Amino acid sequence: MGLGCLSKSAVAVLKTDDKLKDAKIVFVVGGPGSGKGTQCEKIVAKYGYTHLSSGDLLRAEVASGSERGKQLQATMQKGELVPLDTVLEMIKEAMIAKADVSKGYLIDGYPREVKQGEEFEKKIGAPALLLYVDAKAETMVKRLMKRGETSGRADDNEETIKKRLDLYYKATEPVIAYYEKSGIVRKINSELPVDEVFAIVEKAIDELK
Ligand SMILES: Nc1nc2c(ncn2[C@@H]2O[C@H](COP(=O)(O)OP(=O)(O)OP(=O)(O)O)[C@@H](O)[C@H]2O)c(=O)[nH]1
Ligand SMILES: O=c1ccn([C@@H]2O[C@H](COP(=O)(O)OP(=O)(O)O)[C@@H](O)[C@H]2O)c(=O)[nH]1
Ligand SMILES: [Mg+2]
Repeated sequence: MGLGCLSKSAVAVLKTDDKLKDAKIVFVVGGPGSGKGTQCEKIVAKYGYTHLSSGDLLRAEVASGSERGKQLQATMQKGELVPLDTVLEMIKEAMIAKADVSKGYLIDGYPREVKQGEEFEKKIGAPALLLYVDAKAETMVKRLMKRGETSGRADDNEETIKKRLDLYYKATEPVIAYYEKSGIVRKINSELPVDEVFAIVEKAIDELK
């Protein structure tokens, strides 16, 4: 069937979705402060991927001062998860905005729970790789407390860090087991110095080509 029977706007929606159909998608999953953002920055510099941090997108919405941002801020300050559809819509919009120039997408800090992964696949597509950035809880807490001295992030304080960690182990770790089945998980030991961690990351990305 051709597209002739559809309205112009319906065709436009189909075409936008089409743009993401063959996109190379990398999920970057790991606990709070494990080093996801740090490694993503290095991947962008070497491979020119588009970096989309779900947390950064949410913080940008908060900074805009919008009504939606105010609600998000309250949730994030408590270290809880914002509604799944909100994050997915933001990621999708940001992906479409870069569709013509992007060599691939790093989706950092997402999915936070198995359901988010399932919804992403339904609405956007399947990931080719999942980088599992792994550090000990003790290491993550130490890094976040240090980062909190300068980050200005409302959630980099002892109480919220503890909640974020608990939620990570409860809701996000199952995401890794879920994708193990499809063979796309690469575990990265992020206890090492940044450049040594990146050497492992590079191998995983190079395998994708
Ligand atoms: N030693 C060491 N420190 C690191 C490494 N990666 C990150 N750090 C430090 O840990 C802190 C947290 O790193 P981020 O990259 O912001 O962590 P993240 O996983 O993006 O954290 P969220 O934004 O909270 O999700 C930073 O201030 C870094 O200086 C690493 O591989 N080795
Ligand atoms: O898909 C997401 C990503 C982030 N967040 C919220 O944003 C905060 C910060 O997320 P980020 O990935 O920046 O930091 P992390 O918690 O990994 O240190 C989280 O605690 C959540 O409140 C969320 O609800 N859903
Ligand atoms: Mg980050």
